[in-house]
Amino acid sequence: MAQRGGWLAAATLAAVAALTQPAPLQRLDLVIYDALEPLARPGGPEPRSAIVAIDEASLAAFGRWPWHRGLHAAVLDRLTDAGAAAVGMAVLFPESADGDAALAAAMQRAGNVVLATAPGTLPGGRGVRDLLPTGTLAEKAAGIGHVDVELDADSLARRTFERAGTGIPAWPALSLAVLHRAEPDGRPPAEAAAPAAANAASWVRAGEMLLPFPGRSLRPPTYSALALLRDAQLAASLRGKAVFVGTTAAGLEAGLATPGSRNASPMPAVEFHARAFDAARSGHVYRSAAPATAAVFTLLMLALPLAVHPLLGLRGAIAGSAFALAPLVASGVILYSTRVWVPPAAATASFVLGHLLWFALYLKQTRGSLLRARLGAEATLRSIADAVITVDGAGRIVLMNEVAEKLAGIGLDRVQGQAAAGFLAGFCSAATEIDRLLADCLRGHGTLRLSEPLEWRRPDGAPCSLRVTLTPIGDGGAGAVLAFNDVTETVAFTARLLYEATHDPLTGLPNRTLLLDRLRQALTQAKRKDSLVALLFVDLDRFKRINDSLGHNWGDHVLKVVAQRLEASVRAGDTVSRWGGDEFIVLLDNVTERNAVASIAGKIVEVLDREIETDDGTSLVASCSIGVGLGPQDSDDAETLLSMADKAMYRGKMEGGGNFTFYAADMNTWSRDRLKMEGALRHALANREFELFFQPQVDIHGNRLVGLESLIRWRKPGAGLVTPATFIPAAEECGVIRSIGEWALHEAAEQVARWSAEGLQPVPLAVNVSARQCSDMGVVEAIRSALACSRIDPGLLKIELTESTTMHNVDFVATLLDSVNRIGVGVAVDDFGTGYSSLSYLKRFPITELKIDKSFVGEIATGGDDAAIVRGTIALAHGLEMTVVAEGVETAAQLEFLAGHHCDVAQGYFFAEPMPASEVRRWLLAPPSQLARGG
Ligand SMILES: Nc1nc2c(ncn2[C@@H]2O[C@H](COP(=O)(O)O[C@H]3[C@@H](O)[C@H](n4cnc5c(=O)[nH]c(N)nc54)O[C@@H]3COP(=O)(O)O)[C@@H](O)[C@H]2O)c(=O)[nH]1
Repeated sequence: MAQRGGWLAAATLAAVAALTQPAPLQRLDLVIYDALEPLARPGGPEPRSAIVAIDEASLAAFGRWPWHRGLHAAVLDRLTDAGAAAVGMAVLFPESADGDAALAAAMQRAGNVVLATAPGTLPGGRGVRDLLPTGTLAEKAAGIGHVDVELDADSLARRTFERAGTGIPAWPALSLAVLHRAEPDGRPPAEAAAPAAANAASWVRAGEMLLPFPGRSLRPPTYSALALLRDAQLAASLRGKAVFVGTTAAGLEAGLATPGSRNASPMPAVEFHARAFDAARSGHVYRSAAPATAAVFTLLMLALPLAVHPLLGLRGAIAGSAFALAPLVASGVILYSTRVWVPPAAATASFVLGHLLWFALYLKQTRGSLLRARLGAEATLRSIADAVITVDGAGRIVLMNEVAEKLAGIGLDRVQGQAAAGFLAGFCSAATEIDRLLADCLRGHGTLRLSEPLEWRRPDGAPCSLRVTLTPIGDGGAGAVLAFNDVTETVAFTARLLYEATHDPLTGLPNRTLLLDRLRQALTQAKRKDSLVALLFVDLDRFKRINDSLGHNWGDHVLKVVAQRLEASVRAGDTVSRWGGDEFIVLLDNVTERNAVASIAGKIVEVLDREIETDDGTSLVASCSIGVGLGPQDSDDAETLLSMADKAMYRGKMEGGGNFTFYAADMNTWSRDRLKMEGALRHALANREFELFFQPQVDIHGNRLVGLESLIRWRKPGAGLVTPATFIPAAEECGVIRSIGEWALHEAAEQVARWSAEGLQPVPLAVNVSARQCSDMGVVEAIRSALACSRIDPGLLKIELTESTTMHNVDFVATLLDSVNRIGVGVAVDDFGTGYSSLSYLKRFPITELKIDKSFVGEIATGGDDAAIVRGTIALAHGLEMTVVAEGVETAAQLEFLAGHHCDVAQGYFFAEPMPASEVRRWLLAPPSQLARGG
């Protein structure tokens, strides 16, 4: 504010100086006045004045100057005779001379002659005095008028004064005095006001009269005194005119330079007064404005830009420069409308001064803002964490902040002026790309960014990742700013997230997402190269049991070992991934032939079949089933190929597992049927469409009912009774067998309970349990649950497992059967003889009963191998203290053979076919003698 006040004071002083030292501005004002005045002047009436010139011709005719005053008297007489309205003698008669009496007499005759006075110098230069006509002449004059004319700063005559005189302005102007005589009803010359302190030694003026100077066409007519005296006719044209008599001859009259005479000869003083007369008569006289008015106008124009420009802004202020013409226009308008002359130069100069002052202030403020912006930018550069390098339009380093210096381990002073690209090449491999971007940036392509984070080597060799942004300065021509944002942590975090999103946390193997991505790429490549992609779907055969029985830590250990073994079995370029649970996918890329795939699949089966040990010395085997899909041969679609490999794996597993299986087209149909059947079976279960039939088991020697076997039937709506051979294998394949098996166990136990409740004496009831049910301990839980619900004696329940089920997974089955045995439920081995039982294993199992398969029983009566097998089986079972049941007994001969060889129990159509529960009641009531078929 203080600075601003200083500027204002300076401006005011300058304005005051302009007003108080006005010479240069006055000259300018006069030029403006001369230009404006003709525009403000209305076309005036014809001059009423005329001039009688004492010219060279008159001098030549009447002798040298000053003339004898009688000659003046002659001129006056001629004018009087002509009828002139008034005569102004623009000739001084301060001293007496010959002919004064004649002149006085002529003046008296005329009665309308005005004589002239002017300031004269007192002897010795002691002041001024009025050069008045001599007393004789003054006495006869109609009036006295001064002929004082003020010369302006440019030495031109534009003004005179209404009154002037020594000490007091006693004398009217000659023109006004003549006007008063010529037109007595016109305005009389103002009376002289006595000045407050009259100074007798100075010439004083009052009532400024600024005069117009019309062109030559309105010039008062001029007549030579000689011609006037010689030609009476000529004098007649002066009738009614105001005639001014004065010298015009060169040598007598220097003349007055006026705006109208600038390019011609000076104007004779007599003409000046004649024109003043015409101007005063027509009212075309101007006055200068009071100095105070001009000062206020000037100060207003000074204040205008200072007050208004801040509101307009820079562009408005520039446009506002046109206001500099305002004083000029205002002066012209005022002059035209009020005939007051307000000099505009000082006001214009003030406006320009104010304008410049505002610009100076504006520039100062702008400079201050720029300085502050620069300081702010420098502080920002110092405080931000980004490294910043500024380059010029040629890509040379201009500036580096401290972060950039640290990043490069080098100071700005050593690299200033270097090409940025060359400098960057020492720290990263993307310098060429940055250089290309920089060139684009400098060409005005706007802000650009390096697509990937820049890998930068710090001076100590440590790598870091930088996100590089190039921003042009202005449109780029002035240079650019390269900002390096350290994104090392973000990049590392992103990489970790990406790794976690694409890898299995337990094994570290690629997960589904990554596998699918690679598989798609591999298939695309294989199609192009005409090679093969092999997809191996690896499923561990016993993993669930390992997890359930040995715990998750063991399970995790097994999965890790499997992962390592799988990776060790393939090439580095191949992908081993964990698909989920105990499923792994191996992607063999760029394979040329099927045999090679078979070889690798075989190798995997073999390495996974090896024992896995833990730290405590425990070991187990996690064999696997592998399904193989070949792309693009089987399919070039990743998901489809995966599904094919899955089907192949499942088919292999159904066929016993522990091997690899290539996908074949029929697996699709098989799979679809399986899905359909699964749906139907689940529906049947929910819809209670299953029911149990029962087949009696008869003690051969006592001929009494000693047991029953439950056999499931599906009473399918619209299809009648469906036998288990039709749907049990499908139920086993799709896993629904677990639910069906649970239902059968519950239903069998409930049926025994119902028979007991009816007062019947129940016998042990055998329930078939499939191999799939024995893959975990679920069946034990189902037995417990069935017994708990029915509350029957566990001894009344038996389970039947096929020989192959018991032998498939001996250790686990032994554990499972032990659990069953501990509950008190019996165990029978079904279809004995069809498999390859190891006797030692049989001995380990808590088996209570062996059932000889009906395929051996059919031919026993005729002798041969079957008879021998049956005999051997009976002996073996008895040796292991098991009961022997012969299945499929259809004839008395068969029964007789079995009885003869000490078989314990017989079951078959010879006694009864499987029957509904309602019919079993008869068997439970019947005495032993009635048990034979048809009995
Ligand atoms: N998991 C489960 N499996 C079950 C269940 N119920 C039955 N099954 C299995 O289905 C197989 C076929 O049973 P089914 O069609 O009922 O056949 C049984 C008898 O009808 C038949 N049989 C009995 N006596 C004779 C005969 O003298 N001649 C002859 N040709 N067939 C005869 O044998 C089948 C019983 O055999 P087995 O089970 O080996 O004792 C059946 O084999 C079961 O595996 C179930 O609930 N769960």
